[in-house]
Amino acid sequence: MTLLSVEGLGVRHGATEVLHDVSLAVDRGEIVTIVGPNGSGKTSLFRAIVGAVPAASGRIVRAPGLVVGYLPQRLHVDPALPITVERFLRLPGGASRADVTAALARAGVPEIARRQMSQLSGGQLQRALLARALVARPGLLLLDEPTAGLDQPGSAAFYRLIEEVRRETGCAVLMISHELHVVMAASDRVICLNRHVCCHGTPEHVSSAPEYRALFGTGTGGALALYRHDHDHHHHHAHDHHDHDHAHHHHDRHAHDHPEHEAAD
Ligand SMILES: Nc1ncnc2c1ncn2[C@@H]1O[C@H](COP(=O)(O)OP(=O)(O)OP(=O)(O)O)[C@@H](O)[C@H]1O
Repeated sequence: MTLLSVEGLGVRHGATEVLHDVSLAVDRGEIVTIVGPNGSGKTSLFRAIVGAVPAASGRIVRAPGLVVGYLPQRLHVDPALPITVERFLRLPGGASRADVTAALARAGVPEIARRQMSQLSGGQLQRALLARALVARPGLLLLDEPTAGLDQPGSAAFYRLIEEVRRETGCAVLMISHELHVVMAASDRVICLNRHVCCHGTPEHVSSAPEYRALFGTGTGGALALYRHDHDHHHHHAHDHHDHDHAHHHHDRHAHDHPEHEAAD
């Protein structure tokens, strides 16, 4: 069942068209990752989805009653303004203390409720922002570079948490990331965006797609080489086991609804 459908979306900032004819859909419970170079329109896409910028063309259709939780890329909290995590989480919609407590627990940081926002570590802040996006019990979470500023183990832990949240709440996740190699394990599908959808499919498909490599070839060459090394390593030493897992994984999570090797343009 489709929660969100973006159809032929165009977005303009002044005279510049930053998104052109973008189409994508997110189904219930899916984790979909958007990758793309700086300035490729990823944040603009999210802002259009939440209604913060208008669609110049095309349309965005949400399932009736869908609640969207949004973790923005940047947060403007005045460090001079004292505010506890709990108050910060209760502010937007006047959430109850119980809802805030539950959201912090779900985000893995029940202990920070009374802490000052300005005193959180990078990882705690991202979890506080995740908790804030979870307070309204969203059916779809939009996460704009949720691990910006975290080191690689911190990022990996955050993505495991996202999977856990998906498992426990059943919410779908649409997230933006620069770290395809890190999110691969946590993503059902990947969409590579550069003003338009360059390619999309399973993480494995996108990471080896020529369109993706043309954009990221040198930038993440080392990380991708590392991934491929792991991949080859499995094949070499545990061929049967790996193949079995791989096929099973695909069957369960992708095969029914999502063609694996679509590539547009
Ligand atoms: N409010 C705005 N007014 C004018 N131009 C904007 C505005 N917001 C974004 N842009 C421009 O639109 C283009 C896309 O920006 P956007 O933030 O969507 O890209 P992004 O893929 O999220 O980038 P990054 O990876 O650097 O965060 C950029 O060229 C940016 O300068």
